[in-house]
Amino acid sequence: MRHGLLLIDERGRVVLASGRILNILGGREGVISQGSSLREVLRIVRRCAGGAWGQVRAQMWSHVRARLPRPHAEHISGTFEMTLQQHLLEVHLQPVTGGRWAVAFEDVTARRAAEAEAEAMARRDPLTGLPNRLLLRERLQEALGRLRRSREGCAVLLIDLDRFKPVNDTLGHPMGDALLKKVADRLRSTVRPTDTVARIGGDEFVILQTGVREASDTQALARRLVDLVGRTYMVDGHLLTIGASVGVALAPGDGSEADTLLKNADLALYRAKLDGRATYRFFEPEMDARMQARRRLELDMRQALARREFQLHYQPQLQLEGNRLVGCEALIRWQHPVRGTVSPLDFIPLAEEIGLIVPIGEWVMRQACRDAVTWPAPLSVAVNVSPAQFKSERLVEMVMSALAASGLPATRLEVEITEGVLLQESERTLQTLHRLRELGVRVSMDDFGTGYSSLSYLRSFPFDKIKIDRSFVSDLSSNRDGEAIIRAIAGLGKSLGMTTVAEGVETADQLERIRAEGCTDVQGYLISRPISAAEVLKFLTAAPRNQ
Ligand SMILES: Nc1nc2c(ncn2[C@@H]2O[C@@H]3COP(=O)(O)O[C@H]4[C@@H](O)[C@H](n5cnc6c(=O)[nH]c(N)nc65)O[C@@H]4COP(=O)(O)O[C@H]3[C@H]2O)c(=O)[nH]1
Repeated sequence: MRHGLLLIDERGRVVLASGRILNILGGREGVISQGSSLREVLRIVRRCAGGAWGQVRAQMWSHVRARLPRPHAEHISGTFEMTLQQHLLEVHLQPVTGGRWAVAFEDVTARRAAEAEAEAMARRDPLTGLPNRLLLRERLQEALGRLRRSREGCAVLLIDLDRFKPVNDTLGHPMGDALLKKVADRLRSTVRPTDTVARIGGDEFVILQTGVREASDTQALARRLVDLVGRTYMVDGHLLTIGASVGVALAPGDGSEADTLLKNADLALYRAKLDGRATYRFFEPEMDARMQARRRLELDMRQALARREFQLHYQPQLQLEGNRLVGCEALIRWQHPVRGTVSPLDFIPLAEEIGLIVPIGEWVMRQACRDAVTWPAPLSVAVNVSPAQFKSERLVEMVMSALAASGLPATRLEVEITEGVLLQESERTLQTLHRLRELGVRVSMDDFGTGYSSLSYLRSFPFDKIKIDRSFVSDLSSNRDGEAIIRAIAGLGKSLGMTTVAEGVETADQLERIRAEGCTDVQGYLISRPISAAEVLKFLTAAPRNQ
């Protein structure tokens, strides 16, 4: 029985005593029963408490005294806890009618132990047993408190696993879980007992390093982490390799609040990932400034569509045989009321990263089709389509809808993709490209020659056009390799039945050499800079070029 009850009358006599819990109070020292006086009860409890009496008395009186306006027990009400014979008893005092009062006991030892366990579990990651975000935060706050008192520095190392997602996706979650446990073991093995290793997200870990005297202490740990996590794992018969990117913030230099340190470690981690992953970076104040600038750009960009700040400019493309204009490439321009003209090179990468390229790209596609339908047939329009747009399921439907809404025949639309598009989920991407081709849309490979494996991509999809990157064209004047490369690509295009366009042609000399090397088309400032939609019609209908 976990409960017990004493009813005490106005003269301090026990008039009712029930419940086996009273045995705990009395134990071998005596029995609390009907007729015992309060004094007797206290004496029994005192004997039962033995050496712990001082503590028991303190527990009782801290509650009772605080509530005693007069030395009358009937005024006492409320609850307190006391520990007797390893039992934690919750004691409720309650005045009842006739000047009597009731004392109810409950043995809460097991309940409190369960509560304590649940509380401890609420601070642990169930998979690895490591502290979770909550406990990490508490430990970090403790460390920062010590820092204020003793000037003992600490460091937050935020670790993100590189290439963990493919393991989880392709080999399944049990394998991913097993791998995470191994990572946790390795992290634990490389820190001191006073440091904390926590898991705060799917594949995100944090190490709180304490007792840091110099940044080099933390640098050594960061280097060790990158090396250790990057070593091969054997999980269930599979050899797996992942990596670690680490962002580091030091206290007090990079902040003396938990939130600031975690945020700054995150900024440093972002940098480490941008710098190619499998590396560590220490926080620098410029990272914060850069991130804020990025956030402002993001906000502005989100509004730009609604505020109609985007425009399309078009750059004509010339077919060398017969000096005939064959179409234009659509190039986005952003006219911001305060920033002025923002180059696509400054906002397209961010738009891709945050997925905003999908609505922006849709606007470009629809506008380009609407403009191109006003040009004389068979002039075509080329639209850049980003890798992130290929991830969106709707790309083909969106293109069909843009064509249908504008009335532009599919054969007058061309999509330009870069190697980045083919790098991702190639099967699905190839399917999308084939579906576009089935519609009649042409597909060209942009920036050819700048990526790692441009040649192999030519085998994977029958492109209509190869656009030779302008760096090879600008090399023409200075270096003979440029000429050889252009000749090779032009030859390749010819034998594969593809058009070859040299980009960035600025001088008559470049044009002649390109013609001599066998390219079929050119695009560049020599023909025309990108011009506004209004200027395009005039340009397209003007007399044929005579370069
Ligand atoms: N030095 C030199 N440059 C020349 C010459 N001729 C053309 N250019 C520039 O070269 C870039 C050609 O576009 P890109 O390679 O597709 O490279 C584009 C493309 O990757 C991206 N971009 C532009 N518009 C869009 C768009 O609507 N959607 C997507 N996804 N990306 C776009 O931004 C990049 C830069 O665009 P822009 O700044 O407009 O820069 C354009 C164009 O203005 C020349 O003779 N000399």
